Amino acid sequence: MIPKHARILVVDDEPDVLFALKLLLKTEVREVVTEKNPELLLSLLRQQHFDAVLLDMNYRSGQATGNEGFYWLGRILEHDPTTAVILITAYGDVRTAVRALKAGATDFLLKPWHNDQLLQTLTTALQPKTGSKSGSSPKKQVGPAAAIALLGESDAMQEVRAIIEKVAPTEANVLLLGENGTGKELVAKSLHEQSRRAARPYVAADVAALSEGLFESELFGHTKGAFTDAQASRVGRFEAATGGTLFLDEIGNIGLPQQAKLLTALQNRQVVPVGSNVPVPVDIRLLSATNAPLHALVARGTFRQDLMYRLNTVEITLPPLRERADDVQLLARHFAQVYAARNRQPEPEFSAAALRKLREHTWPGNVRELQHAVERAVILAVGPVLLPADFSFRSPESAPAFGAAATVAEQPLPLLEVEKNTIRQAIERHQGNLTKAAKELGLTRTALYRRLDKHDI
Ligand SMILES: Nc1ncnc2c1ncn2[C@@H]1O[C@H](COP(=O)(O)OP(=O)(O)OP(=O)(O)O)[C@@H](O)[C@H]1O
Repeated sequence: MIPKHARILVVDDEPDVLFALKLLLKTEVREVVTEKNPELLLSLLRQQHFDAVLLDMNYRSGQATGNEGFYWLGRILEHDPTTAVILITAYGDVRTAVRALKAGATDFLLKPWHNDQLLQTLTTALQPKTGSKSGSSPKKQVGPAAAIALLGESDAMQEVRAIIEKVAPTEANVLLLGENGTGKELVAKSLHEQSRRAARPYVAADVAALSEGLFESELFGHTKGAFTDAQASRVGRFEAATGGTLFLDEIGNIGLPQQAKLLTALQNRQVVPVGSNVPVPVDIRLLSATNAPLHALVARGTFRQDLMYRLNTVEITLPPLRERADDVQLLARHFAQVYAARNRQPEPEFSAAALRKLREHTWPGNVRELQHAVERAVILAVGPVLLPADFSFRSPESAPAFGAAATVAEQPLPLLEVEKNTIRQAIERHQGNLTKAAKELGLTRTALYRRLDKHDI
């Protein structure tokens, strides 16, 4: 049975699909939220924790590449790698489904689905994970603001944690600086969790993604009829965060007009929704982040100094991963454990050479890049030990030293051909139904997925 307390988000552009899934699931779980616009997915995830997301792969009629689905899958897992994402894809599109599993989806459903099968898939996806060491299994978020632990034993990370501990209980605005993927958003969540506002909302907004027009209505809200598409009034992020924390990400990318509006709101501690002339008082603690060199932007005149002083009562700079190589091993093992548990695989070991390779890489994408590299390795690895060949990086200094083993594996041995044909025929016999094909072949679904990947079926 699906856990009764579960919260499910369904994203699909077909209203009929949304209606049918809502009808089916609303008696099974605590909450079902449906959304037809995938652009709103991240803001929904930031406002509320969802245990699982049912995600359609294609959003534009006539398009069946699934690329949009992959994009959104990546964004969901970036936001919280422990979210169970079940992709909904066109019947028979096995290739896309396998690619989706490799990209981190928990499972997939083929349209049209059988309700029993859908409920079973959700039940499995939401089962507590097993196979990881006790006490350190990946934590599901327990509320909208629950954060994944900020790991790292390097001096730099210990210092960051010490500042967080000191600053979190205060009302100070905090500006988080650092390259992409260094953990700024994770720090923002930790600050909120350790603050006196922890029981109140944590609301995040990626302000760089907001066009100039949207900026005001998104942050300050709007009244019904304020502009053509405003069919109902809407509360802005400031108001939604009342009593809690507002996290503004990519703050360095907003233009001067938006900066002026933000500064006015912060100075007056009130916002005026678009289309209204009645100010709404707001009580928020402001956290913001950027990977831009904000001080240099101020010096250049593209970022207002007075706004920066409002934002950076305390500044925390997250060091790039290449400057804390000591943390690489610890993080790699952590992610291996998380992804092994998610894929219901035993936790792999790392060979000494693989660890050396990870340590020597320069990690331009920082912890996020490491996380994805380990996830890929865990899914695609053939044995219980991760080898250097399981990690391939684009940068020349860490080009994979595959050597002979890979060459042998790539040769189409007759035995491999037999296996490939057998699998292909089983799938054809069952018209793309992998569960049935796996059963006939005497394999688990996961074992079948691995073989599909191995043979590029
Ligand atoms: N110290 C850490 N311990 C555990 N996980 C981490 C750590 N730092 C980052 N991560 C993970 O790496 C991923 C990227 O982190 P996060 O989104 O916080 O980075 P960011 O600096 O906000 O990135 P961006 O600037 O691109 O928005 C997340 O999945 C996060 O959970």
